[in-house]
Amino acid sequence: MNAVEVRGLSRSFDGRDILRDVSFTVGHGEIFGYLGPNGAGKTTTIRILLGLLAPDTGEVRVLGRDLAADDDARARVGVLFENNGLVDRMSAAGNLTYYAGLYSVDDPAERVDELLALVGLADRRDDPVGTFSTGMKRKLGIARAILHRPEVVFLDEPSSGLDPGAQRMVRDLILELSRREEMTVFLNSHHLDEVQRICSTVAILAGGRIRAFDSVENLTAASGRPAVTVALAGAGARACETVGGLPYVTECGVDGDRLRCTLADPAAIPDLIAALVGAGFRIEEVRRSSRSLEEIYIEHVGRAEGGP
Ligand SMILES: Nc1ncnc2c1ncn2[C@@H]1O[C@H](COP(=O)(O)OP(=O)(O)OP(=O)(O)O)[C@@H](O)[C@H]1O
Repeated sequence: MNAVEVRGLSRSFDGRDILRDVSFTVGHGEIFGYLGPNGAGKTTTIRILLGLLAPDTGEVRVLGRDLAADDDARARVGVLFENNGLVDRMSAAGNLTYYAGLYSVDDPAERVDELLALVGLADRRDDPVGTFSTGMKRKLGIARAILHRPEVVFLDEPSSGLDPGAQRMVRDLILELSRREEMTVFLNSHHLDEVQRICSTVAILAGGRIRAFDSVENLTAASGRPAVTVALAGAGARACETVGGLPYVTECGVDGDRLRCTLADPAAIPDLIAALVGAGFRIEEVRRSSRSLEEIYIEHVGRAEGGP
């Protein structure tokens, strides 16, 4: 059984189809990245999974259950929406203790202390949340979402509005949670770099449909289209003229002193280097490169914008 299952899900608002026959699964213990442009329907999908919104057609399951109809299963799930769900005038510890009561956490005092330490806010435990930075509130929001030790946690844009340092803290925290608490993490995010670093699997939603659903490793693998980046000493403007016509070079581009080639065969890298050296180019560095998740995302979203 998967932690999350979405089958043939469709939902429209005011006659506009937002989700059209969306299907994907998330395995237990995975960190799953749900990607898509603004308004694609990511939050809508989470709301349907949580049982807060009914689908038009299709079926969703979390931990094998329909959360709309199952209070026990709902207690095994955590959620962080963008507003963090915190009360500004209460302290960090006060907020967590309040929610620990709501969730009937067995060991509230210990759990609150443990989580404040985990998110690095133990020394600010008695300060009102209203005095916290955006990043501190987000970390406390994550602590709130996982207080009751959920098996699956939904994090809707956990890094939005955070500076790079705070984004990194949140990223490390998610990895730590997944490792320490063995939680399945469902992450809605626009931060493709973050997703590439921490997610095992992703789905790309655009134009109402799932455009890609695979492991990050498979999606970004260089094996399908092996690519190489060559740093040249001096300008590389003519490099494409030299190697662009070679039979094993399928694509070629130059940006300043960087030459990037996609090859038909990874074994052709030494031939490419020999061709460049033979033509008088001096090479500083050669790196095999896989495609970034951003490139793949742009490709799929661009294609989706071209048609349904
Ligand atoms: N209750 C609602 N009534 C009408 N339209 C809605 C409702 N909820 C969502 N929508 C519309 O559905 C679309 C998808 O919204 P959703 O919030 O799911 O997108 P998203 O992918 O999470 O976007 P973002 O990345 O900007 O947060 C939007 O056009 C939104 O206006």
